[in-house]
Amino acid sequence: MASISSIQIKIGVITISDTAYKSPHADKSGPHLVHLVSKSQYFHTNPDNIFQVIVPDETQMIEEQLKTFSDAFHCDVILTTGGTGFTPRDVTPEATSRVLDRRADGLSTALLLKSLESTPYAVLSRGVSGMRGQTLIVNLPGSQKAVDECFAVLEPVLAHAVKQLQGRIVEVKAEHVEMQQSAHSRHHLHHHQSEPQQQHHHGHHHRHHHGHSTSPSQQLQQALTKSLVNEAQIANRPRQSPYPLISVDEAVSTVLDSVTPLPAETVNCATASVLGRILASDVIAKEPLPPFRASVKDGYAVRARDGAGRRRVVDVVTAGDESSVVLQAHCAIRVSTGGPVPSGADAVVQVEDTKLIESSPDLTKELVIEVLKPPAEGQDIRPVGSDIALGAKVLDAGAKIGPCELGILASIGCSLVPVHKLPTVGVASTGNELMEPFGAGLGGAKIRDSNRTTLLAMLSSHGFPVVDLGIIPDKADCLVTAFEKAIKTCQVIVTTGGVSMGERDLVKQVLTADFNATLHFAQVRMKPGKPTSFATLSVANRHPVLFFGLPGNPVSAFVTANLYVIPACRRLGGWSAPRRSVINVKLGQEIGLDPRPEYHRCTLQWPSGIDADVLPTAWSTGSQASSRLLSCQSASGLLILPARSDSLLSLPAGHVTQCMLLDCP
Ligand SMILES: Nc1nc2c(c(=O)[nH]1)N[C@H]1C(S)=C(S)[C@@H](COP(=O)(O)OP(=O)(O)OC[C@H]3O[C@@H](n4cnc5c(N)ncnc54)[C@H](O)[C@@H]3O)O[C@H]1N2
Ligand code: MOO
Ligand SMILES: [Mg+2]
Repeated sequence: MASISSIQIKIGVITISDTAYKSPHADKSGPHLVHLVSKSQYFHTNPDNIFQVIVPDETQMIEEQLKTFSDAFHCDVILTTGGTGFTPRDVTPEATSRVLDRRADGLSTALLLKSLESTPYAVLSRGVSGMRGQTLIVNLPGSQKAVDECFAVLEPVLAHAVKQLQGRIVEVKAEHVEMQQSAHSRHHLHHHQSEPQQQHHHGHHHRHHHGHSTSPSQQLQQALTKSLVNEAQIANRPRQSPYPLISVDEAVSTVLDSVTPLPAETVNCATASVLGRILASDVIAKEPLPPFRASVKDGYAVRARDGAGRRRVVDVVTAGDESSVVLQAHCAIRVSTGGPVPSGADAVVQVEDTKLIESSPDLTKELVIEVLKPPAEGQDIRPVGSDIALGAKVLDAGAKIGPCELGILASIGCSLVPVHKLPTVGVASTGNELMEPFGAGLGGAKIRDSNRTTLLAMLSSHGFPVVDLGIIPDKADCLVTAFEKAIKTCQVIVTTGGVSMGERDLVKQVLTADFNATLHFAQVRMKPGKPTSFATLSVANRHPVLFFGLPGNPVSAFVTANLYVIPACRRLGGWSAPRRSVINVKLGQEIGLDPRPEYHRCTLQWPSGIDADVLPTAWSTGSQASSRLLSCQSASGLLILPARSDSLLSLPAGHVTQCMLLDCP
């Protein structure tokens, strides 16, 4: 049977053993598990998505490692090997139980039953299984043989379990059906695969066999980088924000001033990736258009100097044809719009300005026509290069490639163009309270992470490649680890949450203390979005990495992404005027003002008549609480409202004010 799932699984393998921790080469089961995982025919694991470490039989360290793989690395599955027996040091099941949200005892029972087939001592294995967030954790025994047997039981169900955990309902349902249908063949495969000799090795490379080459402390180091931030000393935090409160204009200018366009790359005009890109240099026509003298009308090619009067029709050229006949005096050649004008002719007379004098008896040929009006020289002929001259500049550097620009490039056969590279934008949500949005039900003080979904969609819809950086716990080490990884692939990193005055708001501290980033601002006079933070990180031989720490409130994240992130990404992509468009609108209703200048979500009613002086009318989307994402639903603009003052508490209906447009550039 072929692979039943194309799912990519991210796996953490933890060897739990005092012995292996002291002498990594003694660890056989960990590397063996990595090998089994990487060659699975049931699911795919990119070598970069297999993480392996060794920890000693210490409850605390086991717990920390499980949390790291689950919460910071977002592993789909964590497999542990070792520490499940009866000796006093065997604490794997206890440590695991402490991090699990939900148990999956069926899995451990199945493993036990399988192991019992080989040895009655299997009954002494105490391994547990269950879920932490969206990570499945399974304890396997320590011996390589037991690992083999247990993995054979797990392997066929892992992909399915992961999909259920991720809430991928449609795929899960389809697989239930497929599983029932193919139960027999899978049973066969599983026996086949459980043989210890790996004859079926597919030559996949897998990394993270750290056990052989690196020390255990280095392995732990790779799992989680320690932050320099002293997050425990909460009493030490400032009680007032130490950052100056700047205006939105100043903040936008600061962002744009610190960004220069990315270098150019050549893209193929035949691919969709060219649309919306900004040309990095002028485009010069290497072909003229039209490439031949083309007729503008359906009619007859003639010599103008023959004047009005009768002409013998000597040939015919329709579009796409060529005539080898050179037009002689008092002759005509029938031509079509867009077809070449034969040599010897210097004018085209449209069919409406002629009269048929004589045709062949079967009507298949026109023999003689009469030109009713004397033609002018050059009449209804598009000279070579009259639309686009050879060597002319057709598009300027800085032009955005839209449908017509692409058509212009097509019309001159320009297949490769230099455009500014696009920034890859990584989006992470920070917060211990966050759960994956589309997964299992809520519990405790958890909420679903909506910001990541909104921002990834927004950035993609603006044409930027995005990387989902997942949910990062409010823990300095986790932030450091996640940012280190993100910096490798992203030019822009956007986080939400953790930028205000809370004791777990650590984003700015991590950026400055651990990355030595330049924090340009961390407070803006605006509602929503006051704690918006912007930093740049210098990276050797690369464009600086931009870091936007957006506030966690969903509306604040949406508004500030529109104000700061989109323009910054556009400038990186080569836009010369990257700001969102602002127009005047008329308020449809009275709107109360906030103590801070407000970006008030509104719908716009566009004038339908022909009166050019009428402005669009703006209507509030209702309660503007920063947590109420419904206020952004159907919003096509942000009213830019002044701060409330004693003399100005609200703006009346009919008042003209500025509005930043959200659904156009
Ligand atoms: N003492 C002060 N407290 C707060 C201030 C202040 O000036 N002094 N500012 C307030 C303002 S304004 C905002 S905005 C928020 C911003 O807070 P953070 O950026 O630190 O964000 P969090 O505290 O992590 O979360 C705030 C809020 O948003 C919810 N949230 C967070 N992430 C998500 C997500 N991915 N999806 C959905 N909802 C999310 C979170 O649960 C909180 O309710 O701070 C005020 N406090
Ligand atoms: O600025 Mo916060 O964004 O009001 O809610
Ligand atoms: Mg906060």
